[in-house]
Amino acid sequence: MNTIGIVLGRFHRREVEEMLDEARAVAARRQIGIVAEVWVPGSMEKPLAIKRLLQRPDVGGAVALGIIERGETEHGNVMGHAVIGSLINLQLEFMKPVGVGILGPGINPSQIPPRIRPYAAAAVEAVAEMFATA
Ligand SMILES: Nc1c(NC[C@H](O)[C@H](O)[C@H](O)CO)[nH]c(=O)[nH]c1=O
Ligand SMILES: CC(=O)[C@@H](O)COP(=O)(O)O
Repeated sequence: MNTIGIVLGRFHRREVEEMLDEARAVAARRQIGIVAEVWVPGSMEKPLAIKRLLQRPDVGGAVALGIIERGETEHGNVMGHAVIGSLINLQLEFMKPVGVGILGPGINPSQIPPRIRPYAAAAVEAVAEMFATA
């Protein structure tokens, strides 16, 4: 069975718990085992948590779930670029798929609800497809 670890951002805990619910459902449908669910303070901490998971021989891939909201400064945009770039680089470093289910950066509160489940599902589906095409 293919396996994944999921890293979750606590900065938007309630919404990310719903994302996790969707990710669990899609993983079950795609017969992917979830061997770890790791909560971190926010998106800045996701690359390190993902790398720790990818180093594990029992982890075939990973999923990152969270939200980068719109603030008054460019902090979110800078974070989004850095974090997503790091996650892509980790895929290539370990040759293991990483599904990125991070809303934003710069997302407004009204834009979040309709994206919660679709982004979580797409992240797991992407890893499932990358497993299948490996
Ligand atoms: N504003 C958001 C954050 N900020 C927190 C950072 O991710 C990080 O935990 C902090 O800078 C300490 O290192 N995180 C999100 O995931 N989403 C946000 O909108
Ligand atoms: C995405 C964020 O980090 C955000 O909460 C920061 O808000 P601000 O840009 O107003 O400092």
